Amino acid sequence: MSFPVEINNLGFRFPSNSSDLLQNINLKVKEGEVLAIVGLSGCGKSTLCYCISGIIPLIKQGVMEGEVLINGRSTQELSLSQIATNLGIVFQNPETQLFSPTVEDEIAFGPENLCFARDAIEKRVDESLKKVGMEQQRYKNPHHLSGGQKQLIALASVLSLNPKILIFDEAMSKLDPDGKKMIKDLIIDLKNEGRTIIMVEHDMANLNIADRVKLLDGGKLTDFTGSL
Ligand SMILES: Nc1ncnc2c1ncn2[C@@H]1O[C@H](COP(=O)(O)OP(=O)(O)OP(=O)(O)O)[C@@H](O)[C@H]1O
Repeated sequence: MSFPVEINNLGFRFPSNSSDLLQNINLKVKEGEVLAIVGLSGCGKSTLCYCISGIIPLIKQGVMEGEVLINGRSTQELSLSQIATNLGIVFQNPETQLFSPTVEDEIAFGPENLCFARDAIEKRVDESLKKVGMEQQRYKNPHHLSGGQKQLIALASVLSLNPKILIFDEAMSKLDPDGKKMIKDLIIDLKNEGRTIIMVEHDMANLNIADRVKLLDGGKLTDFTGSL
């Protein structure tokens, strides 16, 4: 049986570091599962997200051991655009993924890059903006929006590619309580559509939507027992 996400004996070390940040990590995430990852600041949660999404080793350098399989295929044999049609990641800091002059252009960028037809792009932009409640911001410059709105636009730009796997790296951190509730409801909707969600969270109040919670500590991934 192939899993949407499967990690086998993953280890990782940044070139400038002498010790491994991630050590012998094994994980299988099922279709339609919401898996949360918790851990203290700096323990390597974002780095693990980079490994799952192929950013490591395709963009960020380091010594990687083991393998990450997306729908049964190793990230090392896929291109980033092949990964992007299956897996979307919303980064902790939305600034790093916003670069277009308008919100509309930002959300259209992914489908445009994959050469979708104009009307299909338009439909994806409409639907994605609606899902995150940002229709009013369509013609604004994303860089002029609040931190929470930027997170929502970054999420909409990921949703526009309709990925079956989504990674949320503390993607609710800049949102107000209403925004957090909207994203939690959206994650539940995405799960009910059969999508696989991996969410890195520091806010314990957001863990109630997870089917399973894992703790990253000392480079290892273990079952979370309720305290950090
Ligand atoms: N390019 C890099 N080169 C060397 N060390 C790095 C690099 N990027 C991150 N690190 C270090 O790796 C460690 C893990 O970083 P990472 O961002 O993955 O942790 P995190 O658990 O997501 O932290 P937080 O909860 O604060 O976001 C940190 O000590 C960080 O300083």
